[in-house]
Amino acid sequence: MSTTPDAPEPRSAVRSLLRLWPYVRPVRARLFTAAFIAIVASCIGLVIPLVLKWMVDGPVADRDPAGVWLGALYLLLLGLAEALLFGLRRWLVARPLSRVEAEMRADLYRHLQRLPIAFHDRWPSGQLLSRATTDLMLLRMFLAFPLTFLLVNGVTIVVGVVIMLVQDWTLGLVVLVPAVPVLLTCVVFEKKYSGAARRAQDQVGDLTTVVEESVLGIRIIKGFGRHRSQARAFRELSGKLRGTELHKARLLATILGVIVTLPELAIGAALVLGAVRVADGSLSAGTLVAFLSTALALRWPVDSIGFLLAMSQEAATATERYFEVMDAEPESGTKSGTKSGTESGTRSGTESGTRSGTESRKGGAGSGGPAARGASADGLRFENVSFRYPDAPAGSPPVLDRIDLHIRPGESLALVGATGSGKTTLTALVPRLHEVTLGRITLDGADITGMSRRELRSRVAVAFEEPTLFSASVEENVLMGGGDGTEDLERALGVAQAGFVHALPQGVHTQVGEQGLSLSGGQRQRLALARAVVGRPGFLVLDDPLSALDVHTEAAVEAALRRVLADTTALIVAHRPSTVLLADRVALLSGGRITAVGTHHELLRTSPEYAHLMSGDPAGEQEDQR
Ligand SMILES: Nc1ncnc2c1ncn2[C@@H]1O[C@H](COP(=O)(O)OP(=O)(O)OP(=O)(O)O)[C@@H](O)[C@H]1O
Repeated sequence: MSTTPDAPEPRSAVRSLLRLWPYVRPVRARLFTAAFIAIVASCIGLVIPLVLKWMVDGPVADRDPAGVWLGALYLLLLGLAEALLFGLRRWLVARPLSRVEAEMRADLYRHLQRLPIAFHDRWPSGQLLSRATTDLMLLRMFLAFPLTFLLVNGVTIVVGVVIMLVQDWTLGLVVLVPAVPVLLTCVVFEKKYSGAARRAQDQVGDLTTVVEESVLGIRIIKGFGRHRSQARAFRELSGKLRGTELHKARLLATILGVIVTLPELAIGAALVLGAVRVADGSLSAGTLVAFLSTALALRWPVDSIGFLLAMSQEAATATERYFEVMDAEPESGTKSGTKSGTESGTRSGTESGTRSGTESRKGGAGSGGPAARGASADGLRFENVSFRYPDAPAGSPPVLDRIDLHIRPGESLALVGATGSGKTTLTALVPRLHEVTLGRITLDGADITGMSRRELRSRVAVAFEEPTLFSASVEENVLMGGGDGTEDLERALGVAQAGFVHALPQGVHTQVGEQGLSLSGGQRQRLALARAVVGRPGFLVLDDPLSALDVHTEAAVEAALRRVLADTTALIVAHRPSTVLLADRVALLSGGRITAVGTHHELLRTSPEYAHLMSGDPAGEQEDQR
């Protein structure tokens, strides 16, 4: 079973390949020149039999050594010209085609970055990797070779057949007899091979996914001794791929058998017939030599049709696979209007309390802080927000159901709920990693769907429980969150209690991430937190950011975070009382709804579910609530 989602209806190979035109257009002059040069080179090859005919019927028959030497010189010059022209063709196409491949890869990468999280949730990474590597390599090979040579060989065959018919039309017709069965075989082959090529390329993607998962999950595999089951999964997939490749090889062998055998038989028949006519004196020996040399010169153009068609079919499949990703809708930018079921300005029914208290402790805010926002400050609002994952089964209840929540400017609100209650989903809606299904979210009164992604993401910083670091230096990883220099970097490292980086071999310039120094879970989490706070964001979304820290480090981070949170409107997913205490208020998420809002102590008193969750009593966990 293929794991390629969104596979469209298959289309003809030519229609698929025509989609490459925008990429090929800029290099079309070189490609056409190269094809023209190859046609000239190939036709020069067809002049050689004519020189042979002249030699056999002239200098050889007249026993004229000087004429034979002259003929040999002509042959040498023709051979040299043919070789030089083919070399020139290759030189002409090499550079532009590697540029086409690089541009297609860059476009794919750019597009992948812009595709919504929902797309990445659905597509296995191996399918994307194989499109960016194997498929693009197949396309470059197609543009360099089959595209030109299907044309060159076609022209060469036509010119060669005309030359043979002119030499002797009866022998020419004998050689032409296999044309019809060969053409029919090509049509049948194309149909069958296209299905096999698609299967094989999808299976390469599946195999890439398994290899990638095995490498990323090597600790789990080793820790649980799952080598065998993982190896079995790998063997099964590679066995399937092998089966498909063998099927392709059988199809190719069949077409090659037909394409090679029938013309050879026809040439043999023409040879016998020609020899009889030379003996009769009705045909010159030179004509027979020229005829057979031309027929033999056409062997390669005819024999190559099979694998040129196969490579073209693989390229058509690669094009389809490439555009399946490129056709996926990127994240929408701004929207006019909202999907809201609420009216703008609707206020939450669950919001409670007044602004005093939280606003009183706002100090010198950063660029996006409440002080900078002045009178328009309204904080973060969820208005009647519902959300359902796009791939959720039909009829299943939404993960979030009519959420109304107001986090006032400079306020920090902790979001508490049982495992799977939708906390991460709720936080992901703020930076628009997912789009709300209904309702709207506003920052300082402005609907987030009306902002550009760039603006939204410059105002909202996020840190997730699973801290991802990139293969780059500590400094680069942290400054990815904004900020512009050593001062911001040091401040952020201070807030996140990440002073340990100064003890690394090259300090903040030490490479970390997948290809760098391995850091502990807590160290990674602190760098991710530094990244979230470095740009002094106006809005901060933290998804259980302290879960991997020991109690002492957690207390130190919390003390520093408290200073940051004084300037920031924050939504913090929390599982532990210590994290909850960072916040001014707490909201309880249960059954997809906000069921209670208040201070930690208020909720401890009034909400048994909250009290259970905070007590660490497993009975309080309402796993899989819905
Ligand atoms: N990409 C997805 N597609 C479909 N359903 C999803 C997806 N991600 C999460 N869910 C479902 O949405 C629900 C809420 O998940 P979410 O991760 O938001 O919970 P959570 O409260 O953050 O849990 P935890 O405390 O364990 O991190 C779960 O039932 C989960 O199975």
